[in-house]
Amino acid sequence: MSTASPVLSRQANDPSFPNIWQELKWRGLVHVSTDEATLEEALAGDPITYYCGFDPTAASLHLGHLVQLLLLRRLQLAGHKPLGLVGGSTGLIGDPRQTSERVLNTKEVVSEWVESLGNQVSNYLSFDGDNAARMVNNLDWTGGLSALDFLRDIGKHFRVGTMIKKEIVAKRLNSEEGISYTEFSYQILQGLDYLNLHRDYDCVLQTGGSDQWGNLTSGTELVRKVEGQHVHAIGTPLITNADGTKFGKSEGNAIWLNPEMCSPYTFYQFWLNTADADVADRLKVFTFLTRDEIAEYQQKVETEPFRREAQRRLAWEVTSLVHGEEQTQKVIDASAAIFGGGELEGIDEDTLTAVGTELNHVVLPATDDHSIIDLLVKSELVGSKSEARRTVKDGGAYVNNVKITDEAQSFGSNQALHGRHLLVRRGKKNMAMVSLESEV
Ligand SMILES: N[C@@H](Cc1ccc(O)cc1)C(=O)O
Repeated sequence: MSTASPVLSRQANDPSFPNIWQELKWRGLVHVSTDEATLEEALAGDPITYYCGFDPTAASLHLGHLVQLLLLRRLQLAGHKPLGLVGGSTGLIGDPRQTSERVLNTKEVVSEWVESLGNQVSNYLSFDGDNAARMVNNLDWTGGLSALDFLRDIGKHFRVGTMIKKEIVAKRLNSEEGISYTEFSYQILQGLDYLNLHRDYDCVLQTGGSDQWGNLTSGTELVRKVEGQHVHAIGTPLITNADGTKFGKSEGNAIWLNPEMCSPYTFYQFWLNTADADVADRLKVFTFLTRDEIAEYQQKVETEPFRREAQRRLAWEVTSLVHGEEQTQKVIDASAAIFGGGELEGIDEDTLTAVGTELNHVVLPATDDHSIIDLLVKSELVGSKSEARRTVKDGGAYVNNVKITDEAQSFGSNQALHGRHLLVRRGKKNMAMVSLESEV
């Protein structure tokens, strides 16, 4: 994974807004918050310290987290001081989900993920200057806390009546499965984080998804009770598609930020496929383009939607924020070559595999005697051998973008890209990927 921070090349907030709060509201990033007037005043004034936490529940963060990562950076660009928290302790407990109790991961796995997530979060922040970011791990203040101290010193501040009213807890209590004491306690831990960060860093704002509202207010209430201070929280909206389908998944898979878990090609395609009805909203939330620039793209969606300029800009921006500009350009060049009949030799295997998942993809034994006729038939580009022969004769058969005119020509690993992949094409548009089984 690249160590450069592509996000840091994006400069400053949109100067057309009087302050960052107004910009966040315009971007649609505020679904719910603590008292708006004092929050706006705090954000428009001297630098404040704020935080957002990420739990190690997988080896990588995904698109839902990207909203938070970019929000951290937006507030830092406005001059405020970010704390990126990784949940070394909360990841061991598990934030209750709507559906069911979590299966706990081992401590070893959680600590590995703490490290990988910490690296990912760091990529979105600047560690230089007066408002340099800092990374924290909540295991540092909860790891040594005894059960008795926890119950005596922290538990006393929480009313069970309030705790069971939090939306997700209430839902789970009413479900057949119910909720364990472990997950029920989660909100106390997150509340305790806010209290600690308030004490140690004068942290006065926590951000998170709106599904986190119960946990966010658990912290603001604790700080009010214990320290007598009024601190803030912002809950960002759940991102939804205009047609009601789920955002952030491609064929049922989460779009991960780690390129080993979701190739930059798939990532780029995901954004390119954004519906016209959604594209302006996505530009607001996931890019640093200004209000004027987004208005122009909005206009283009209305007047010349077939050009998909807004989608292409969106895909370029978000992919370069996450994977860097160089990688993004590679992906664009690779698709141009693949779909435009160009040279395929230089394309990396991850990209080819990702392209394969979008095409009809067949796996054949790793022998050297696959005839062009077989390739066309087995990849279902033609319906019969005679149709395959006709295709070759008419000059409509291609392997790796090279026209094949000899119907007796056969293919194997020597002709395959990376020794494994044959891109088979019929005519201009119909493509399939044939991969040879890897030899074991
Ligand atoms: N509960 C948050 C993660 C988190 C953990 C600890 C915190 O202090 C803050 C946030 C989530 O699941 O997304």
